[in-house]
Amino acid sequence: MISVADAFAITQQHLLTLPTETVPLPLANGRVLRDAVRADRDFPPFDRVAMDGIAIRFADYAAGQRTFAVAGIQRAGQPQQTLAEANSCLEIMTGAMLSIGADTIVRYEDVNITDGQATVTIDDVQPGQHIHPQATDRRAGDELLSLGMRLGPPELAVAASVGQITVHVTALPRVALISTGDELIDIADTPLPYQIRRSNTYMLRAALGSLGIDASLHHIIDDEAILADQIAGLLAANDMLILSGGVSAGKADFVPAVLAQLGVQKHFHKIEQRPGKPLWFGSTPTKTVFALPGNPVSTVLCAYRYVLPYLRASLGLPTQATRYAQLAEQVVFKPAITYFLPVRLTSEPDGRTLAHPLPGSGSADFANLLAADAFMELPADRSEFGAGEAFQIWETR
Ligand SMILES: Nc1nc2c(c(=O)[nH]1)N[C@H]1C(S)=C(S)[C@@H](COP(=O)(O)OP(=O)(O)OC[C@H]3O[C@@H](n4cnc5c(N)ncnc54)[C@H](O)[C@@H]3O)O[C@H]1N2
Ligand code: MOO
Ligand SMILES: [Mg+2]
Repeated sequence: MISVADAFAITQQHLLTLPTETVPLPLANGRVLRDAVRADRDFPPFDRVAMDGIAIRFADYAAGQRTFAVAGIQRAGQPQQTLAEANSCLEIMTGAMLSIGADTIVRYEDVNITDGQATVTIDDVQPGQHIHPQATDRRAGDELLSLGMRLGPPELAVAASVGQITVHVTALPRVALISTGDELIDIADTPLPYQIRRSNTYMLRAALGSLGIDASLHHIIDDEAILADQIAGLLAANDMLILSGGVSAGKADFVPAVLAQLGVQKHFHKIEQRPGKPLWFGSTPTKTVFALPGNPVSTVLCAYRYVLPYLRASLGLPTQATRYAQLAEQVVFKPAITYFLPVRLTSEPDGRTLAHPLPGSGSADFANLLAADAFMELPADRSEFGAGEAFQIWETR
């Protein structure tokens, strides 16, 4: 058996190599950028009026002028106008290009307009007020979005503003999720007394969905020949297989033997951890297989602790910031293995995040996870963990 840290490191040494693809911008949410995006113009591209009102020359105001003849109206989306005469103004709208000759905006709230004359009613007008000067935010040619960034709402807005009709992103892997087990039936069926409905692959599909991956669902019975035949087909058609069940010590646990028979090289089987001890990980030169223990809490833990970080790294995303929380109460766990404790998180007024233990009744108690927000990783070399001590957490929401 190997440690959690070693197992994690081994998975990260066998990342998928995923090609780049071009996708239309509206379909790029959540995808990972493979080409930097630069500003085609300054941000903002012109001296942008920031308030609806009148545009004046500050020198006129400074000289005591308070009433200005309204020479016209300039709305956003109209070409730039010129403030031709001294002591005149233009009505001007938010988003318009500042008129030539004007340098200051006075809001409508601070002006009375009657009979084509605008009278400023305040005494604290500042030179250049309510103007968002050209290039204050970014300059033409600046790198706005960098390689490896995940495209979310703000990134898509920036990409749209520079005319990026399509973007180059990491292609998503083809992933097959495979439940195994004679006791498992389809969710639409009614179980006999010794049967249960399969649930693990639905959890996995949702977890992978958080990375935009649209994984396919499969089920195979506990028959060595049928497993070999169907896994071979799925291996050929996908970049990655995630199996659930059949990896422990039982008479129907054929998965490791079948994967070996199909030429998938094993990198490890079994980790010093609870839950999820029998996790199996292997690869071929171009494909990856995670065979997760069938107990549902083990499946969830292995997904969040190993599979999702593996996929994030394969997609080219930066490593997620490590998150910590403080134990709300003392926990004792004697075995010399890493204990992943389900916890509910609360955010305290003093800024701390507290982790409230939800041990549940073991690795088959998946209903317990309904109340949990994370697993807390309690290190293998200790057996008592005090209230207030901080440990790493792996969030499941
Ligand atoms: N003698 C030993 N027995 C077991 C050991 C061991 O070391 N020695 N390890 C235990 C641990 S730890 C785990 S975890 C489980 C792992 O079992 P398998 O990966 O072989 O999974 P199965 O035997 O197929 O099923 C276990 C359990 O999980 C349920 N299951 C499986 N798939 C699904 C699914 N898709 N949806 C819902 N539930 C599922 C299945 O019905 C079983 O109850 O082995 C221990 N045993
Ligand atoms: O991994 Mo098993 O979940 O320790 O029961
Ligand atoms: Mg088993």
